[in-house]
Amino acid sequence: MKRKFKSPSSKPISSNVKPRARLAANELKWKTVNTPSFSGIDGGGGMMMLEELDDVDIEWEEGEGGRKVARFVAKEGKKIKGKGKAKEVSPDLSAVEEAGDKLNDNLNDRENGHDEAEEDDIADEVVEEDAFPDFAALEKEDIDEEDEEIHERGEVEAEPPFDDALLPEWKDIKLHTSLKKAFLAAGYVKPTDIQKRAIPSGLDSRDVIGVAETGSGKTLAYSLPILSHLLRSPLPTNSKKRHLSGLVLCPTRELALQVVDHLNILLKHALTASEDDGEASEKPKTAGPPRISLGSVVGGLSAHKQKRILDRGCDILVATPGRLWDLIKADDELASSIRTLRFLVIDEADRMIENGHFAELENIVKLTQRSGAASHGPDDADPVFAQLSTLLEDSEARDDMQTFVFSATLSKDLQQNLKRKQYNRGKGKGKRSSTLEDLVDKLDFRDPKPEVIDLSPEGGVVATLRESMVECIIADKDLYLYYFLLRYPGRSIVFVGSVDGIRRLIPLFTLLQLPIFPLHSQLQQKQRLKNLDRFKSTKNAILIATDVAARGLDIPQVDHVIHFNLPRTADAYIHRSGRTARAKNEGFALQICCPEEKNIQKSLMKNLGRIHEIPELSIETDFLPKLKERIKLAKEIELAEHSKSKSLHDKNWLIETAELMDIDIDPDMFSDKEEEDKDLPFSRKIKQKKGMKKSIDLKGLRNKLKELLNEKLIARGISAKYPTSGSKVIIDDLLRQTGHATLLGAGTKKAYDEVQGAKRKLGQKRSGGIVNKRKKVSN
Ligand SMILES: Nc1ncnc2c1ncn2[C@@H]1O[C@H](COP(=O)(O)OP(=O)(O)OP(=O)(O)O)[C@@H](O)[C@H]1O
Repeated sequence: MKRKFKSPSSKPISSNVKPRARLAANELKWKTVNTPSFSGIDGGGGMMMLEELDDVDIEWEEGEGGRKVARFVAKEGKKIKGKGKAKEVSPDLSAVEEAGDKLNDNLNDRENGHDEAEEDDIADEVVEEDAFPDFAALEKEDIDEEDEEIHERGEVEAEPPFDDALLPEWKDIKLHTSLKKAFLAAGYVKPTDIQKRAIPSGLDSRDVIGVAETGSGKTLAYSLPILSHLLRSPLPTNSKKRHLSGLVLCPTRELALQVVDHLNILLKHALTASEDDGEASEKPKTAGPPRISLGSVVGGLSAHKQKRILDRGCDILVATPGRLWDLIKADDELASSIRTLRFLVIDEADRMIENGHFAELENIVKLTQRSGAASHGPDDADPVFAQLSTLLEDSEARDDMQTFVFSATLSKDLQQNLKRKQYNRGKGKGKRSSTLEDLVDKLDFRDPKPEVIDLSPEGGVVATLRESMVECIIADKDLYLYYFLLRYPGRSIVFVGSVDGIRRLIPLFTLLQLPIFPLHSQLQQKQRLKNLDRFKSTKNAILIATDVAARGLDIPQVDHVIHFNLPRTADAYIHRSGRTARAKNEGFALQICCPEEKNIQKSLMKNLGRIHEIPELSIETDFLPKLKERIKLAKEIELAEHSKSKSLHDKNWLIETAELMDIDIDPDMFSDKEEEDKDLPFSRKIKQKKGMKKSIDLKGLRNKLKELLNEKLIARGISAKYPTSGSKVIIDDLLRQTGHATLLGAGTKKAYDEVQGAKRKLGQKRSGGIVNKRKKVSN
């Protein structure tokens, strides 16, 4: 729970102003703020709701040592409603004082122009220290009198009426009607194929293993039966902590936070009273504790906050295995609630259960296993579970737990590492068990025959995806990537094989003035989320990522996925490519393939069961020399900047070391004026001069690049000066603004439309007509 102060007044109390009566934070009437969802950083940090205050001011008082201390006071002429009357509070206000301090710092920071991220951090910390009542501790008085009736706790709420004629395609799926109302609002007019098959089984208490193409709505396929079950369960009581009903395990932090966001949005629609219900629209049906509460537990964000959410209790927890297991080890109560789950979901299951991929997942899953089951359950002799032995004696896993296992890929063949020689030599063939066998081995399905729904598409990728490739030598990959990004503006995700690769490309493309954002595991989590948000909100943005972004991320309107380095497994290719062409939309995937990757590409296509070769993208080669010039210059600048910052770093290191060792350094060593050494031989003097010139030229290089970037890029046969002449007349395009925005004379077809129908059987010889990109582009 996060509290938001409404228009805080930061004016200090002057000595001649009579202090107003102070109010205790816990006594105030906090109001829930309705927000569409909690996305990004705060949502991930574990914020469950926002609250605000009316008619309350903050006054600042000087505390000990000149510290500013915040006090809540009633606004002039206002009486504070609610259980708390205006009163003098006890001197022990440390939590509020701390919050006040930080709020004060926050205001100062804003004035000093600190950036958004810092404000986020500070806002988080204000919450961190405040002692808020938890849901369990809410008392009757906290609920509006008029809402009291619908908040009768412990009772099953009647389902609101719903006219099935509005959503005939959902008619046969017996979900709670509030959810159907939400589908109307979200525009989900019909269930997707996987939803049509999986939801009824889920509602029917079955275990489900679901495989369906990327972007086909698997999140709702596994979530809706859980939400429906919870909505049909008795309303949460005020007196007891919520019992954890569902656990969703995801492989990446971003995916876990996205699932929480997705469900929160749906619940907001589901639990908002509509005009038909005879209540004002947009008003949540219930005040007080949320009808269903979701929590997230992921690495890289405050474990302390996540622990507080768990202590408060939630209905569904979405987590990454590493952080969850860390918390379980230190919290018997949490371990016990995992042991008695009603629903366990494993999203992206093939990657999650892969041997050695998530050791923590196995431990978590073990807690949900029944002792008598084939898979046995946790053994208190096992050192991993030894410390939980009392818990293991006292509690037994439920017999009615349902397990849902979902992914877009569920085949061992697709996971085969195409680079490892052992597979190429055929070693281990036939010995590997199937993913399904692994699942049955590791999970204690209560259902003797879990429902297996396999809707994976032919060739692995969705029908609305078009694929293409560019073949070039490794040194020209940057050039073709640059060409593609300029030629086909749109939102693009570029997948790179290593973090080092991303670190190399980011400065290059930043110098080339493209809106590019990195995403990889070595970035701080808050930075990862921030970059993702920027990518989502920037036009024609580029996300350059490792496979941490390959699975599950549902970013609207991603036009292109570019495999800058080919992935090592076919499943990675499917998941990466699946970030575009989602929910039946069009999408385009490009492979930039060098000769060294050709074998991998062949195996990749073979493992995907392809019979046709991927068509080559035709390149308008006229533009390449100019683009190459820009790249060359940008690389030079990058190199010069790198060596400059390295020498600065070395100097700093030398100063710090000298200080530590109490040694004096000759100041000439740090002189920027690289004076000519009179004793040097002539040839060395020339070299030294060249070096000096290089460092002075950095500014010149930057200016030169600026000039190049401002220069128009013009196709051959076009005259920018005389647009009505030349072999290609562009005057009409210029007048109607129909031409390409940056490449004068280039076509304006989308990448998706470029590769229509260009199919050739795998293994067939290439005939003329297509530019041979393998040829090195001349300098
Ligand atoms: N019935 C529906 N009608 C229309 N859109 C839907 C429906 N169900 C889900 N969606 C939308 O489809 C998009 C993809 O859904 P989701 O992320 O669940 O796909 P997925 O199958 O889990 O993909 P991936 O395999 O990549 O993880 C989401 O934006 C979601 O809002």
